[in-house]
Amino acid sequence: MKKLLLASASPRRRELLAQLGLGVTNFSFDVLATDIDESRHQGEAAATFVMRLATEKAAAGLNRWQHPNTVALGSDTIVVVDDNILGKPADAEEAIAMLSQLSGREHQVMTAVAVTDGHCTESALVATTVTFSNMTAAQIAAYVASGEPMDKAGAYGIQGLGGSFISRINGSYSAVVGLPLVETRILLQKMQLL
Ligand SMILES: Cc1cn([C@H]2C[C@H](O)[C@@H](COP(=O)(O)OP(=O)(O)OP(=O)(O)O)O2)c(=O)[nH]c1=O
Repeated sequence: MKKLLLASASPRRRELLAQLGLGVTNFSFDVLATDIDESRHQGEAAATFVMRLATEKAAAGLNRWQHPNTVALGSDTIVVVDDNILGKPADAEEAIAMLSQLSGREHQVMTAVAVTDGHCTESALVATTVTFSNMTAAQIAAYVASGEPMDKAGAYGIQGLGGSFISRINGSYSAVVGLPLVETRILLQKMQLL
């Protein structure tokens, strides 16, 4: 029987994957964090970059896992604003700078998901437009002090305190949180896991 390996350290991705009901439908999944180089190649477009990272996470997970009949899933989320790509902030100062850039305007969240069994690799990219309301400097400082921004692309979590600053989204909520559920379901169906 095939096994699914979630190549991710993200608790959000684990919860989202559980929403596909894998346990209920015969297939449970295991989780293994990967540690790939997440730096961007010179001149690499945002969409290419996020797809490459998702694919590399899936491949690295499969490589480390070394169990037969496994399909590994990797995912990556970035925030794109103007021509900048925002990943996870390195420190509070960078989180403040990111939120100041996002305040009062639209940006894109790109999430890629990739699955591989070592022979066949399938992937999908989802772009969602997110609109932030205006945040005052005091609101940004208080939000950063909450700690929530630190492990999240663009320094916010739509599913947490950050959600109260988001006036609109156009696209996939689950993709913003870290794993697009519809696209993931389709990929798992292609790999005969669902
Ligand atoms: C925009 C946004 C991002 N995020 C998260 C999703 C991702 O976990 C994180 C972006 O970092 P990623 O590098 O995509 O993922 P990760 O390091 O958390 O986990 P792994 O590589 O092991 O799979 O930001 C939210 O939780 N909420 C949001 O609203």
